[in-house]
Amino acid sequence: MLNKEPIVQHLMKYVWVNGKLIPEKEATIPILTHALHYGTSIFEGIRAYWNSDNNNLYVFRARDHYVRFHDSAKIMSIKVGYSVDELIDATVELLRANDVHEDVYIRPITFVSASTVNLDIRNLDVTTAIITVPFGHYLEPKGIKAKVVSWLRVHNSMFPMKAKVSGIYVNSVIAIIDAKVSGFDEAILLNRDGYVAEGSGENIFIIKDGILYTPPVYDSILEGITRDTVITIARDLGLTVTEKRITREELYTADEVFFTGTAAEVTPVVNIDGRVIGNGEPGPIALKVRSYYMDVVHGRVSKYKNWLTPIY
Ligand SMILES: CCC[C@H](NCc1c(COP(=O)(O)O)cnc(C)c1O)C(=O)O
Repeated sequence: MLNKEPIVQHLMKYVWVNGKLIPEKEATIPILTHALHYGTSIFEGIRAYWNSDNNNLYVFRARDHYVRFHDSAKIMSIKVGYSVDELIDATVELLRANDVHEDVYIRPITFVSASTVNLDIRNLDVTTAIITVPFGHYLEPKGIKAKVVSWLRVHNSMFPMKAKVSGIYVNSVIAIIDAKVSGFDEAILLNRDGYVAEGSGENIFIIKDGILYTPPVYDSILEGITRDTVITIARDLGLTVTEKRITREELYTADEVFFTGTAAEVTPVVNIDGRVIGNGEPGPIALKVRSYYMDVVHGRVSKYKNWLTPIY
């Protein structure tokens, strides 16, 4: 179901908190929770897709997400308290307990739960939780308009961009506001060197003369798992994919542009800063990559079954 705005329709019956399934109404936090005040939490965005052909639910690349989750925690000196395998098992247990038979978004988070103003978080109490919400499209799959905003992507010399830290999303929040107040659907952020970094919540690809280009991981971007998936499956489709620095004007003259992300999946961008991209419709390569991606995440491509964790 397409949400006009990407809203959380409702949480589900249970939330997993520090090893226990608790009713979602009881999953509350004290007003002095450190992470609420300072953004000191690390999180993941994972999707599970319902496959109505064989009546099963598949979590996509759970292991890769939880490895990145642990990397984020290590960078931030936060202790998750649960191994990758324990978190995968917890996710399966939670999805079964919530009796999920639809596409859902899974939000694991480890946050500094201590009630203190102290900024040195190394020995403070943390809480690990996993939340599931029904989730449709995050962006319009028929194509969106994006604005190159005036706020730059934080540089990896200023902030650990490889880590998915809650606090960094203020950069994304002010960027998307800048785009939306100007009538666009999403923001594209340049890095401090003036090269294209990514969207507010997505990585970005351009296509020129049949070749896919995407910014290198050292250009102040989150190293996206969907970005990695698309690079892999695009090559299956016989496409050449090159990681290279992209300039703002290369966005305008591209034949096609698309975003990738767990929430965004593969979303064509058909207009940037008022410049029509290609013919103003989703490009043929973007549509082909999106279609193949949706087959892969729904478990319809046996070659990539290892990326899927079945729930039932
Ligand atoms: C609001 C944040 C949503 C979150 N964004 C994911 C995300 C990505 C894509 O990473 P991946 O392909 O691993 O998902 C890239 N870049 C940023 C800044 C992101 O927040 C998501 O779940 O898609």
